[in-house]
Amino acid sequence: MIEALRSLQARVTGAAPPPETVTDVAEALEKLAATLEPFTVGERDQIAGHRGDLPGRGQAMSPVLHVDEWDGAHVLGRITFSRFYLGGNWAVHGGAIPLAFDEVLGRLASTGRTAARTAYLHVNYRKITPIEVELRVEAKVDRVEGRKRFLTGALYDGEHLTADAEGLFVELRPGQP
Ligand SMILES: CCCCC/C=C\C/C=C\C/C=C\C/C=C\CCCC(=O)SCCNC(=O)CCNC(=O)[C@H](O)C(C)(C)COP(=O)(O)OP(=O)(O)OC[C@H]1O[C@@H](n2cnc3c(N)ncnc32)[C@H](O)[C@@H]1OP(=O)(O)O
Repeated sequence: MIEALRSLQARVTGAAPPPETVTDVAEALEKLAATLEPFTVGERDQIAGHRGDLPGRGQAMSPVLHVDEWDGAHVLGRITFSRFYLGGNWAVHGGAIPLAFDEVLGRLASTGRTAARTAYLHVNYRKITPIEVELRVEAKVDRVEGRKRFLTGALYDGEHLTADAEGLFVELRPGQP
């Protein structure tokens, strides 16, 4: 279902169908939304974002991360931004890149440790990040100071660094949302 939704997001973004097709598609989507409505559950029980066994966690908001290496100190993986993430001139939207970094760094920050939340995320855009190209992502825990975890990440198109990030993730206290 989530994979089909991702595919739909990319198709909708890239399409300019005739008006009658737009109407048909809109009606079909409204019907699908109505089909799901009776199955609305609380956050704890929803599927989206909770499938840690799947690349992308079963969540259609951020691009799928394929993990090649992952431990408590570093991550190596691959990300492809579909057309859904297009900003302009075949470059990824500037808001989608922090989304991908927050996903990678945020998950790494909490790997094997008490959960942490993003306090800040600083992103540098070094070169255009292309759409529909498999990119390499690297991330590591740089240092830990008490509840503060400082992480860095980088995104590469081949040998070219397209963006890098530095984030502070603060360990949550018991009961902290
Ligand atoms: C959704 C994730 C939930 C948590 C993770 C759960 C499970 C993890 C496992 C798997 C997760 C799977 C997927 C997750 C994918 C991605 C994760 C993304 C994570 C996020 O996307 S999460 C949403 C965005 N995020 C927020 O919605 C945070 C809003 N915010 C707050 O909730 C508080 O603000 C908080 C908790 C950050 C700190 O608050 P606090 O009261 O606990 O602590 P306090 O303020 O005392 O700061 C302690 C020390 O950090 C320094 N400090 C704080 N903020 C700073 C800043 N901005 N700049 C420089 N230094 C800063 C202070 O200066 C002090 O430093 P010092 O101790 O040296 O004085």
